[in-house]
Amino acid sequence: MITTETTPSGLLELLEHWVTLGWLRPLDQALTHFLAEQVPQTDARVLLAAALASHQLGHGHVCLDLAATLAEPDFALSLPPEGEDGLADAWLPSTQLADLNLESWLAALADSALVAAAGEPDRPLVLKGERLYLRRYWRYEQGVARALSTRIDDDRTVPADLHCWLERLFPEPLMLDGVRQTDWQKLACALAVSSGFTLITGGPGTGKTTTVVRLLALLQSTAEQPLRIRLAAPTGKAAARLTESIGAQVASLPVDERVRAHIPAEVSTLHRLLGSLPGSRHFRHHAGNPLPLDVLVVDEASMIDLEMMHSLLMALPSHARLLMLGDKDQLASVEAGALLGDLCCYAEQGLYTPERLAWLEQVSGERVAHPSLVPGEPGRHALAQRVLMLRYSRRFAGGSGIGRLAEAVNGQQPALAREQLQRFDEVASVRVRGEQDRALNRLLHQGRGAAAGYGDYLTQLHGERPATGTAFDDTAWHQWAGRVLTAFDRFRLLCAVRRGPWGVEGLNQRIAGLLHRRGLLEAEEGWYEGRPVLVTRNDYGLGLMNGDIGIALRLPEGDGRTVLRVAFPRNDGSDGLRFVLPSRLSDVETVFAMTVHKSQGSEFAHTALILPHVLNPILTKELLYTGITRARDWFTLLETGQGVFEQAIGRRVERRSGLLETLQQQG
Ligand SMILES: Nc1ncnc2c1ncn2[C@@H]1O[C@H](COP(=O)(O)OP(=O)(O)OP(=O)(O)O)[C@@H](O)[C@H]1O
Repeated sequence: MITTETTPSGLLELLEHWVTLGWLRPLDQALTHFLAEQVPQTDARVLLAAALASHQLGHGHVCLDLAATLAEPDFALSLPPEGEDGLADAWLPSTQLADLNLESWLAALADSALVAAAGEPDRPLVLKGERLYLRRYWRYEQGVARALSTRIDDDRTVPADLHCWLERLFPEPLMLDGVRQTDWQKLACALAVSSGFTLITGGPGTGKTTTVVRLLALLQSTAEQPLRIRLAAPTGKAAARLTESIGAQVASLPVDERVRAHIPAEVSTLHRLLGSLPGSRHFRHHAGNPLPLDVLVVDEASMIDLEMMHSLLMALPSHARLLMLGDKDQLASVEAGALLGDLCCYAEQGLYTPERLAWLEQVSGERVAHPSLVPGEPGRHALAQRVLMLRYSRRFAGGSGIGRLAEAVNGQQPALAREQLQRFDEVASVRVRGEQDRALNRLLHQGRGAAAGYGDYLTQLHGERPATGTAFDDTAWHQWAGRVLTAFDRFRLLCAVRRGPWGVEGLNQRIAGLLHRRGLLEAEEGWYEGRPVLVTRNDYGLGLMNGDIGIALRLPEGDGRTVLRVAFPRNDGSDGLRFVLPSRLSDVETVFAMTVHKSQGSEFAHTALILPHVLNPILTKELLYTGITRARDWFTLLETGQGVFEQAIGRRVERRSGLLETLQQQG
């Protein structure tokens, strides 16, 4: 047990044990060793806090909340999922930290030469109130708060005829059952015109893209010179999806051809926009070499972590407008930070000041009304004046089961969610009994009803292959490969976890085996035709990004032989493909099943989500919501254990960060 008497070497021994148990990362241990060497005889409680603060980053927390750690010590490490036996009680943080109290822990930290109080000169750790940071993350949080706070204050002059523009761009009043509804899109557009920084949040199909395209048309039409507009998203997949929907929207804009031509159709990844430098965490664009643009739109902002946001804000010229779009209820980024969630924490309540409300109503002709709205105060709620939540989904309009299910899960209503699963045809729950369950195998192969399974893309692959003898440069091969890739996106199995019988790894093996046994795949291991693969690390040489998905296909060589090549969409808005030899791909994995985390930014006609048989810390309502909203037309819940779905709905992701507090202090 850690006490005031514990020596640094005693603490390091404990860490060693935690690493052996797999509860702490070797990375966290190494950092603590380094600090112990820097300042010998450091209080063991300081070293403990450093190890835990480093470990929190792996859980997405920007800092260690000392009070929260003492309240629930076992959350501070990566303990095995509930239900797994053999936890060594004596080593549990709840036992080891039992003698610590907050005051003495804080005092030890405040006394340490390793720890700076906020604002003090460089030391490896920073203590702010009850939060301990590794300096780098402290710097990111401060930098982001400072940059945002300047942008939040950036009022823009609106065109004198803004009202007319809004009327023209949003001509149809939003009616539901014959009753006129508040058009939040129109309001979002007005809000965004009046500010250098705007955040538009909303669930699937609430019209985020449509709003932004119309806003860009307005900005471009009323600008003295054509604006340099850039569009970006965190992943290649998300960028490709936005490219597709922007293209369709721009074509239907009621504006001059000249204006339309100045709205970009291409969406790049944030890494590409900032100019990644291979082998480095730095970018070509930064404060000293800002991005050459006037307006930046960033979609799928829930996936942006603190470090990326910092890089982005540093590289953004001060005159540029920043527009961020995303769904605040989705899972946060894999890396530390929960930016969108933090910045949108009052989006439901609005917190608009009376002046803001009056202006919005006057300029838009809309009545800003919703039961969840709460009035805000000038000065105190500056951020809220830049945030707008779209509240009506056109995708899930009226009676859509997917929309209703997602709503019940998001609202943490397990009984209602279960009811929706039973009530609507487009959603379903299937009980899975064992790894070779027939219903599961049938679903994976054939889908359910009109909803596709993996048989679909394999039918396309085998049934529509161009005739033998067709030359490789014939467009028929490209078109066929494109259709196979599209068909593959009609169905996807999502998992909550990587390991265990219901994790990505085991399921990928079993699905390949199943499809092989059914004669649809030529092999179940190694490289085989039809193998879908996910890129797990950016490869700038090949132009492939982490998250890109390709399929191995047998294609002709010049001499009449065939060779396997992996077809990847170009993800640049063109229908183009690139073909890569498997031997050139080092960081890829089979992707019949993928984690919900990896699926963010993607959408599949039929999405199935398989839950593990026991509750796991990763299972939260955010994970379920993100999984469900990946489905466009059908959703199937695969349940391997009883009650896990309901329990997961009851749990939320909580991410520790001081961003809002810092922002408020700077505001
Ligand atoms: N004001 C509008 N009038 C008519 N149709 C609209 C309007 N706004 C959005 N739509 C339609 O609703 C659908 C969803 O809109 P959009 O793609 O803009 O939403 P989104 O929030 O960006 O969706 P996603 O969650 O997929 O990113 C599209 O088919 C779009 O054409």
